[in-house]
Amino acid sequence: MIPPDGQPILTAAAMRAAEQAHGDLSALMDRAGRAVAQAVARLAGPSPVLILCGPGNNGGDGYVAAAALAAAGHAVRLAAVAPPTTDLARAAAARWTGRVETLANAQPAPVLVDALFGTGLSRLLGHAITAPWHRLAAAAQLHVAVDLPSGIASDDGAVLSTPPPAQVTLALAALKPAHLLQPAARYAGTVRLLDLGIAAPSSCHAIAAPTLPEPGPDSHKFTRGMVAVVGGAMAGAGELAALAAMRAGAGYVVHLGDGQGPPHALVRKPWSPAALDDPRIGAVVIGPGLGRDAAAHTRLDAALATDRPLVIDGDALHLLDLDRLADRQAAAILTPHAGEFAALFGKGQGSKIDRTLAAAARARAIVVHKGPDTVIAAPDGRAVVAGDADDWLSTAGSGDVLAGATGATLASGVAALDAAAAAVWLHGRAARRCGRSFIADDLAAALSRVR
Ligand SMILES: NC(=O)C1=CN([C@@H]2O[C@H](COP(=O)(O)OP(=O)(O)OC[C@H]3O[C@@H](n4cnc5c(N)ncnc54)[C@H](O)[C@@H]3O)[C@@H](O)[C@H]2O)[C@@H](O)CC1
Ligand SMILES: Nc1ncnc2c1ncn2[C@@H]1O[C@H](COP(=O)(O)OP(=O)(O)O)[C@@H](O)[C@H]1O
Ligand SMILES: [K+]
Repeated sequence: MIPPDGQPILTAAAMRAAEQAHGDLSALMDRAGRAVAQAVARLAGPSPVLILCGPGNNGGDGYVAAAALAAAGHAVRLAAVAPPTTDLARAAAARWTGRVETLANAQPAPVLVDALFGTGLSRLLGHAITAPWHRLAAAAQLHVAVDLPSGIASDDGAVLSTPPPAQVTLALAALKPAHLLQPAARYAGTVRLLDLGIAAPSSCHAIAAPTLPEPGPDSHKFTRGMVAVVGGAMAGAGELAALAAMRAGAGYVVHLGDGQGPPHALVRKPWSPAALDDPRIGAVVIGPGLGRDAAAHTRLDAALATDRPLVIDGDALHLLDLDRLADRQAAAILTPHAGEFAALFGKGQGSKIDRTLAAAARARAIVVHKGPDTVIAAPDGRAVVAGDADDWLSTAGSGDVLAGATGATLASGVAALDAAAAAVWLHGRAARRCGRSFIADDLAAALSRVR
């Protein structure tokens, strides 16, 4: 059971192609079912197990798992919604020599395994399936989903039929977008990958702990990375970003705008376009608290005119002309939440991953599409997905903190996509350290401990 960090994410079609390329599908189902049985046995201990099987290959995995558990002496029962409809699933079902119960009449067990539908779900589940399944799940102590919680769309994370939440989802061979994207991901519980020994190539991966430069004996404040935060109408937001940049590891942070008070380590200068010409600046952060008036326009113009790497957030995203980015050589990272994303790029098509990739290609910049799931995409087609966010991050200023942290990672000299992903990771971890009902100031402070 492998944690999802850094693992490839495949659409249903890409997963099928990977299976076909592997060749022996029946051996693959055998490996999948046995791996599920092993994982369930570890999770269940001696508790009796009830496996629910669907008509396709997800159900096939369920039959193999049931047979393997029974062979190992584990108390296991099986209920099916319909007879198997694929050759693979029929062969798998033939290996289960026990009774096949109907879903409607099945009695609960402490451990319930959902092998109803996986990547092949194509429509709503009928009441004849959902009603008994919810009844059995409510009576179970542990609910484990095979590959995906049934009822959700693998590629975009849409919920077609609301499943009873699983505590654990065992992803087969690779992660699927729905393991990380909302609204589906909330039904998956803890996601663990089962390695089936097949190559699962993808340009899209789950987020992982970053490797960031550490200071050494030759370091000084400017080698650590210098960040300039452009202030604006709401000084507090810019200051929060500046604080986050310091806490995320920048060696020198300057806030260009009004404002005073602690922290004393923050260098404060009045706004002037010339201040951005300092060649030591590794990243300019613009947007938090910028405002949307003429002065804000002027400041964004000046930032876009520099040759410095940029983090563009908040109000600056509302003022931004995307075509201005095309002429720039230095990296740019855009950090829109859902509303800012829609205003900049429109509704778009496909999953949040597809839409963010299209936006990155359009902007020729890294796009960090924030929310309870965050997709980070590059114009070259690579993407990183952070699921499992702490919902307490839904607090004013948490986006300002992310923008500042992104400034620090970008100024540290790592490549822009890695810098963006590193900041999202630090931000997410910092939130976990803060407990409940934290405020953005706490979040910024916690970045030091995570870093
Ligand atoms: N990824 C891998 O490497 C492997 C995948 N396998 C399994 O294969 C699964 C995919 O199998 P399938 O493509 O057969 O798809 P599923 O088993 O997910 O479901 C497809 C079947 O369900 C029916 N169906 C779809 N939606 C329905 C609905 N709303 N109500 C009633 N019936 C519905 C379809 O007509 C079809 O018969 C994966 O999720 C995984 O569990 C494993 O067997 C082998 C290894
Ligand atoms: N459940 C959630 N709802 C809203 N934001 C969330 C949630 N979980 C995590 N987040 C994160 O919180 C941050 C909110 O950013 P943003 O909306 O820009 O806030 P602000 O503008 O107040 O600074 C983003 O990094 C987002 O990914
Ligand atoms: K399932």
